[in-house]
Amino acid sequence: MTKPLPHAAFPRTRMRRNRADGWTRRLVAETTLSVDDLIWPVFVIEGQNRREAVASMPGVERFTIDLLVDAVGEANNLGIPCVALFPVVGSDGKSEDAAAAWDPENLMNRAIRALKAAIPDMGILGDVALDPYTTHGHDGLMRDGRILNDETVEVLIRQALSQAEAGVDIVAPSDMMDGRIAAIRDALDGSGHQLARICSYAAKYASAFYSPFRDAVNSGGFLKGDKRTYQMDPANGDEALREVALDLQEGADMVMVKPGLPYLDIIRRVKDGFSVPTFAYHVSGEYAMLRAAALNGWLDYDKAVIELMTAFKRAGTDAVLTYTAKDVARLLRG
Ligand SMILES: NCc1[nH]cc(CCC(=O)O)c1CC(=O)O
Ligand SMILES: [Mg+2]
Repeated sequence: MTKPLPHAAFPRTRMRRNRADGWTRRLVAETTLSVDDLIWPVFVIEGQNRREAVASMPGVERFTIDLLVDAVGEANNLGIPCVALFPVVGSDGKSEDAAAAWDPENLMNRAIRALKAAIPDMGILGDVALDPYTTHGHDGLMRDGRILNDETVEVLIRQALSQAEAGVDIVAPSDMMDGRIAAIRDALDGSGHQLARICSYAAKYASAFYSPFRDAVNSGGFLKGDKRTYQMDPANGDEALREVALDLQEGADMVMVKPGLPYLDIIRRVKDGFSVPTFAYHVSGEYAMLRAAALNGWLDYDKAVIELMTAFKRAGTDAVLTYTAKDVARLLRG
């Protein structure tokens, strides 16, 4: 901190001078939000030429692959650099051993191939976790009511490799098992996928804000218990830094904090502590709150969403996964 200059206080100093006109406000703005800061999460369903609304996420739809290609094409035209794919898996794709997770022909891998063929310059981030594929809805394999760590990692490797084979650009393990980043990095490198990036959901909290997502992917009804034995306790901040440090040592190219808004302090600490690409996930429950208030006329969606995204940037986020991405991109175009 610099020392205040003599006589620099009011009335000589008037903070409002720089706010007096639009052009000065633009000159002194510290944070700039751009379309390059957005990742759009999308839900994929089986079938042809169908789209479904998600009741708890007004404005969000699930798409069959053919319509997804169109929707992602629009996002590409808007300048959004990357999409995050989440498959909606029916009961026939769920099992104790989550075997469908690494099936080269599963919905996820077919969607990756279709998108890469149609829109090669769009980045694709693939979620790596078992929750769409397990009968109990957990992100890992379960035995005697416990989520197994090392056995799950073996399966996550296969899932990540199947996505890389399909052409995914970024694999994003969202499962919170220990040691999975190193295991996946070694497997990718050992099979010719040295350029496949890993975005680690490094600090993922056991949050109440995921429930609309679990509706959207139809895993909520299946989930037994909660995820507190692997996802983080919202009370902890230092622990997030340890998680990030480990995932970086293990080879993560980017790290993610999730959810977003209640954890802006974590984003700031991660960015200051490690100076690495740091993403935030503005999750389904945060989106639902915003939409619900806007639909009631209680706040202005357009203004609120720009303020929120700017806050993410100010906190140190390099990119935000947000269901609002297309809206934000359009608003930024003016
Ligand atoms: N691997 C699970 C996963 N991947 C993305 C989300 C939530 C995303 C959102 O709420 O928008 C979750 C939820 C969970 O942990 O149950
Ligand atoms: Mg970890």
